[in-house]
Amino acid sequence: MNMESVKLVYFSPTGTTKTVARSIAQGINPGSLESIDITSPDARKQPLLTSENELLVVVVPVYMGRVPALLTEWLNALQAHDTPTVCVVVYGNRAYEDALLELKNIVTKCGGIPIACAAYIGEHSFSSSERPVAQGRPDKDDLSHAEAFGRKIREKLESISSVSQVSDVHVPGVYPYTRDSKLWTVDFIAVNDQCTQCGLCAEVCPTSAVDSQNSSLINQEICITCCACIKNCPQNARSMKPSPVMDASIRLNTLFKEPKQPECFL
Ligand SMILES: Cc1cc2nc3c(=O)[nH]c(=O)nc-3n(C[C@H](O)[C@H](O)[C@H](O)COP(=O)(O)O)c2cc1C
Repeated sequence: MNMESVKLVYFSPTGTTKTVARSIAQGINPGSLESIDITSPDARKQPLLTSENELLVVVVPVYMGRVPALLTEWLNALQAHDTPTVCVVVYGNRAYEDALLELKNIVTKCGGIPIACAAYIGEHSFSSSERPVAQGRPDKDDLSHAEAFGRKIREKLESISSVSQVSDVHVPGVYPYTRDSKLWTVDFIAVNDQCTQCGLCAEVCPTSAVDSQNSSLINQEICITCCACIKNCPQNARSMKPSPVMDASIRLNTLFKEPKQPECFL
């Protein structure tokens, strides 16, 4: 199959998923690339339609061993009529559990044909200089791996004449999924007096949980604890306060020091 047009979809509050997504696209090296960043709430208002003449690449972070619940409505509305599809998850060096299987199941239900899947490692959303978790990931080796994965996807497509020739790509995970994708409702962000109310935290929040006029006001019902507001603050005015999220970051920092490696399934 001659695949010159790629639609690259990613959700990436703290940027690691986007970095992996771009390296995969670089490896595929298509004639035309459309990036669809679904991190902002506005970007998730439009449904996506794709056709069998293009390649769809969907890259999402792992939340609680699952696809982030926030995305399932948008992903389930995909209309991917026989579109060859690449499913990729990025996780914070703990585990991706059922997330890759879940993503693959969603795109299949929406008409996509999974042709390749992969799991990469990104610095954990809860990582900080005091409690690093997978700090600096994806690193140079991860990104070379992602580019090589992109090249393998191109080779696989070139080796077939139609998507009907693609056999099932087996990925780890179990269905029914082990974990509940519901996130906690938790007060975990401290804002100090370095804050200048520049509003960037509200701008980068993928759920509009941060008040644009008063950055200390956070709607905990819709906050997904992604830490985009903490990591993007130009004044470093935001941090984690003692909370279940801080406890999780302590556990992650202690238990998951051994670097995991990328995996691909073709
Ligand atoms: C609410 C939440 C749950 C997470 N759950 C997991 C998990 O189950 N396993 C894991 O290894 N990492 C987990 N992570 C870490 C992210 O998957 C990881 O840091 C990813 O690289 C973040 O992507 P981003 O930089 O594009 O935002 C979680 C992060 C958040 C915010």
